[in-house]
Amino acid sequence: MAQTITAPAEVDERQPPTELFRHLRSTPGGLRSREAARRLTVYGPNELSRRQARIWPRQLLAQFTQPLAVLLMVAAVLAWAGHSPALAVAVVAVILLNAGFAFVQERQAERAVEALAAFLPLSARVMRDGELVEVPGRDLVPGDVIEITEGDRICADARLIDGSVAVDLSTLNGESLPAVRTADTEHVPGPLLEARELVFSGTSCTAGQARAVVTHTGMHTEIGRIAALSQRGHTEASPLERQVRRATWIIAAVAVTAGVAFLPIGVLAGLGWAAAITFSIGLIVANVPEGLLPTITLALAAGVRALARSGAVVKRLSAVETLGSTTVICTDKTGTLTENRMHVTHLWVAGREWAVAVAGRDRLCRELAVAAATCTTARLPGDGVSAGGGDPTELALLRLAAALGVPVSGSSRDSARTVLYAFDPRSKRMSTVTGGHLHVKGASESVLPLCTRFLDDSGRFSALTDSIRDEVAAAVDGYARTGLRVLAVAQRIAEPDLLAAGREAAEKDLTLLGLVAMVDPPREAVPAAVAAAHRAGIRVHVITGDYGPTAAEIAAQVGIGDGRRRVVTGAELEQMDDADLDHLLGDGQEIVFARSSPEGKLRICEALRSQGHIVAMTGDGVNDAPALRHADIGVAMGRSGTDVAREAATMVLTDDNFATIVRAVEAGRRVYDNVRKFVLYIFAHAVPEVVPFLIFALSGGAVPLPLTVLQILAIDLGTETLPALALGRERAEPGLMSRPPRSPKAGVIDGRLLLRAWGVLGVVSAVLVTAGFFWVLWRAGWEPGATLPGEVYAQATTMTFAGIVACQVGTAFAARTDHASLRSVGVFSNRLLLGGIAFELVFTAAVIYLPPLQAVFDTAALGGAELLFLAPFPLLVWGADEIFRAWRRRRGADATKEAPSCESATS
Ligand SMILES: Nc1ncnc2c1ncn2[C@@H]1O[C@H](COP(=O)(O)OP(=O)(O)OP(=O)(O)O)[C@@H](O)[C@H]1O
Repeated sequence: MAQTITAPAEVDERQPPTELFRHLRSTPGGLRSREAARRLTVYGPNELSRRQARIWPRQLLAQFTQPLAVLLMVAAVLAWAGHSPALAVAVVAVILLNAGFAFVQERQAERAVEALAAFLPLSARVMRDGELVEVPGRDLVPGDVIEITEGDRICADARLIDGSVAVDLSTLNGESLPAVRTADTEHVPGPLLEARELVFSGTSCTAGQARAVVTHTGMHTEIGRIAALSQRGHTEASPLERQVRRATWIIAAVAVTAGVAFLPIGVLAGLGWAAAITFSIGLIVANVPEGLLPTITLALAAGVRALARSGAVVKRLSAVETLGSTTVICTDKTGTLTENRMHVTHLWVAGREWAVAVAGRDRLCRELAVAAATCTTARLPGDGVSAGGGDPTELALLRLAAALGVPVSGSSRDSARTVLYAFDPRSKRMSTVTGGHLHVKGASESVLPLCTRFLDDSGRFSALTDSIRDEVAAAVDGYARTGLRVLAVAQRIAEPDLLAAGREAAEKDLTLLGLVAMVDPPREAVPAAVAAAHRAGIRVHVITGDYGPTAAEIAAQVGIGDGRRRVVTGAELEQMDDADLDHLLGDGQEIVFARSSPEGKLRICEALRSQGHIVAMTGDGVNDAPALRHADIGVAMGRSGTDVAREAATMVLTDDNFATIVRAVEAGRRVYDNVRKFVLYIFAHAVPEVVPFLIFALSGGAVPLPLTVLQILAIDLGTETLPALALGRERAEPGLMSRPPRSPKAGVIDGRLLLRAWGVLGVVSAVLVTAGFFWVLWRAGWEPGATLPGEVYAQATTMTFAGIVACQVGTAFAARTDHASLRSVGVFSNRLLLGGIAFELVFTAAVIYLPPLQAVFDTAALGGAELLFLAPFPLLVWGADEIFRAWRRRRGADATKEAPSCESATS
């Protein structure tokens, strides 16, 4: 009966909980699933709708108002006015095709970024049928009772019904300091956003735990009203795109200048004004690289999609290229280098060590296990939450208790608990009060100083003397040196007045119950990934909350630190001033920062960036958000991380695996390389297109124009496009990850690229093309200045046209590799390119041999001799480029030999 439920927009969220529940027809135990499903159909999914459909016509229209499109329109009008209707039509075709092409590419790029949202679904813990279950955020309905804990992104507007949380409201009010929201608050009139009992969709919980009843979902939420998220998916231009845009403008300016300069030269050389205008327009249209920018955007989008498939979701296109120039990876340990699947191997109680398999026999071990498992919030699978969930350290403790025959059930633990002091990443401990006892568990350096007594082997509480303290510390170090993670567990009687004095007062005078040592093995793929990062000239620092010796052992096991164990603790880092830190990070060593704090993480990140490094930094907690935002690439964990970290990060690893970061760096390098490949390809043909005009102009008209305007357009529009696109999909070159990182300051279009495009590929092509043209003239007995029969002229220009196409085929193969030889990547390994070239050849054959097209393009059929003349062109172009690159590689190798310091810097 949908009509009986108050429409969400009408609910007054500020009424007391009992009335709110009545209005929403819900209870503190939540909704039944069937009712929730019914409400979902009534209210619709809890998401913000975007008015996409209306956007695309505007996007398409925008393609025609781009400055380059306007330039081409002016050219079309001039051509029409200059009585060259064929050219005008061709230019309009260029404009239409380009706009359509750019539009499709932009949409695809946008869709790639939007599709990423599907990889990062928000979920919520909600009471359904009396059980706490995890559901996708879009399935929340008004009346649902949700649980909110530290690190959660809140996905509906709700009123707290118990507990209290700190929330970051910056998405709604721009205020960066978290605000406290609590269930038991009297109604105080004031602005909605400041109501102390309400939480809002789009904000995030930075501390605490609470339950709340959902009042509004989807577009009825505050954020839905503000529609702040409608701007999501907005992508800013990447540095690469900015560079290419700049280059496009420079080239367009050169093309226009060349076109305009041709006008008087053409007239002086004997062309009529109309013909001269036609040619200068042709020159401009041919050389304005209007398709370059959308093609690059598409290459980045393809990179984003490939990354998502391999487990790394990036949120901005520009991240792909930044990844490629990463020089330092700062990784945490637990869950990134290791599997985050912990299990307890040893217990230490009253000076005795127990293997878990036999510890169940001992009463003190059982007590230790129960205390540790009581001080948790996680749940094992099947314990109220079907899939289980929570911190893997805590799951290990719950499994330990079960293994020792003293299982702790999540629901009775939670209902008996009166106080929860959540795990604090600074103090590195957590406490709970249950049944009059305060249980504390955490890092041994954090818990031990709070202990005054310990549980001795007779089960009595004895004074914790210095010698016992030393014994405990030695046990901790012993475990840590083998890579085990150690927790100390302690307890005390929790008197009510003590609790009233707050956490600090409560957590003292503790009795140490013992130590729990757990193993968390390194992930299998990590050592190889670390080695790959090293080969790629990337340094890896570990920044972990864990204990130094444990972290150092794990780092050594995966190959970080090159056999040396350089450990800097959080306390040592705090003592260092900025100069010391710069010195430490500047000497090329890999370092394990142990017991690090979120502030420490941020400081390390800043120091590295100020040294010019491009830093990829991992993090998973709420407190990691500033460091993640500050790093060049903030990397959050998709599985174990908090929503807040995922929100702050640029890249989210869906598999939480360090190896994925290195794969992402590789993908970034590959995309950047491929962009250079098609820029090289597109630039190279400018020389053989322009040189024939120069010959005509410089000869004062004695040599006829070797290429017609429509033939140029046929090259730029018909033959060039598909191979260029295929180059954007080229596989990684061998050695891609053996090169040092590229300097972030290096431009994508640099002198080396221009030398290769224009100086080698372009010049060789121009020489061959011109030779073909003169060869046809020479065979027809032509002499400079003589008038040519139309047929011979048509065949000569066709030869130039076909020559440029043949050289383009060679250029496409040459452009496939930059550092390696073509043989090493496999001559025929890029199927798309082969397809593109096949299309290019069929199109060219049609233009040359089909009479209707001959009429349009002024071409004439080429005979066997001409084709034979053209046949070696691709090989000559490609061969010249291979020789040039081999020479450069040799020179590069000699240079490296002369400068051994460069070698060691990258090794
Ligand atoms: N749930 C917990 N309760 C109590 N103490 C914990 C808990 N989880 C971790 N600790 C203690 O705090 C220390 C730091 O934990 P933290 O989660 O900050 O880092 P980590 O998970 O070990 O490492 P990383 O930063 O590499 O992910 C641990 O070494 C452990 O001693």
